[in-house]
Amino acid sequence: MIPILQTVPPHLVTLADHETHALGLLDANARAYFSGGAGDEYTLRANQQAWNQISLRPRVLRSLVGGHTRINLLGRTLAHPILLAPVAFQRLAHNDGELASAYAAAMQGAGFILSTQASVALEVIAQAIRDEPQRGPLWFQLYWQHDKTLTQQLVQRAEQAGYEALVLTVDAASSGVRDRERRAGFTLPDSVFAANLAGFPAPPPVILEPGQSALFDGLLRHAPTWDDIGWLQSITSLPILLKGIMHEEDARLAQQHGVAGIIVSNHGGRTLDTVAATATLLPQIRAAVGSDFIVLVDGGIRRGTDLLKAVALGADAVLLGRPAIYGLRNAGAIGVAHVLRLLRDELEVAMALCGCAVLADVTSAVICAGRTEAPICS
Ligand SMILES: Cc1cc2nc3c(=O)[nH]c(=O)nc-3n(C[C@H](O)[C@H](O)[C@H](O)COP(=O)(O)O)c2cc1C
Ligand SMILES: O=C(O)C(=O)c1ccccc1
Repeated sequence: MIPILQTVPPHLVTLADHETHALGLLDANARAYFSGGAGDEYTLRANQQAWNQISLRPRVLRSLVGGHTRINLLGRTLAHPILLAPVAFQRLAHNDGELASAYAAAMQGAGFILSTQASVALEVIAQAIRDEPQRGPLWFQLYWQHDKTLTQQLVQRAEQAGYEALVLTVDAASSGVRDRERRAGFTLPDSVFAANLAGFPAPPPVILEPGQSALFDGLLRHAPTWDDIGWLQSITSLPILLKGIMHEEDARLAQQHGVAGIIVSNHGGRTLDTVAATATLLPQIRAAVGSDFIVLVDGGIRRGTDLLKAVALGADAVLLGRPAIYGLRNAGAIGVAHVLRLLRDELEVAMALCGCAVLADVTSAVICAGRTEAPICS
């Protein structure tokens, strides 16, 4: 089913314009959910600020003819290094929800990562974009379930439906302290639900002994650990990426456990507040794993220059979270496609004006020295 086409208001020419416009359209409930972060939202703000604080050092008079933004990722050639991040419950933003986003990604050659908590079922998404010739990779984001059989069912369904990789999110064993959502009294309307989990049994109630913690002895009892990565690898032939790596030691552990890659992410500032910005964490993590391991990054990417800096700091590609949701609210699939197009076009301009014809030319030489140094926390 092709989603209904809408038009983008002509005054929306940046991702920030999309955000402002969408925030005016979203109801208070959905606005708090999509735009909010954890705690006082320091990390949410820091993600964007950190990209802005990196200065560029362009090179000039280089030949740029034949330049392009193509990359190779997990055996495929992609037109550009942008994937849509897994974002839950997209039908809160637009009735077409993830179907519109996936369709837009396919039209723009962007990768699409469907959340376990999507409001459209994984099979519906895969079927809708399967035959789109330009489409980018389709990956499934996995949230570990309280029962391994259920986790395995999700993995098998994703594999069966044609998803090309699994993205195991490892930074959200517990939900963050989402004060903005709590103030807004956020609830899901009955019409929006986790479609992939329909029919899944609720976790059995936990009877706590005196002195036990509802978090440590309750919820976290079922959280995955490094020991579970081998099991996940044993039940699937899909490549696995770990999303939410923030420390170079964990990056090394991921590599030692034989996963295909990692995503440097702090969940868009939604889980633990005051975590360092991903732009700050990325260089050390890339240095820890060497140049051949897949490292993606997300958080606060709003401009082509942000994307260029991510590549300069060692990312192979980036994930885009909230801006796609704002495009979705503003104009459905067309809005998401517009957001992706704007970012691609800005990346090309940034590359050209830095004297980089291809992404391999985008190295730490294009940014000012000092920004790639280890953060103070190490
Ligand atoms: C409303 C919302 C829902 C999200 N849901 C998920 C999810 O289901 N799974 C996941 O791994 N990450 C989820 N994320 C995190 C994103 O995948 C991504 O890491 C983050 O949004 C990137 O930052 P950005 O929004 O600044 O681009 C969510 C983010 C938002 C804003
Ligand atoms: O909102 C989120 O960021 C998220 O990842 C999530 C986790 C569980 C249920 C729904 C969304």
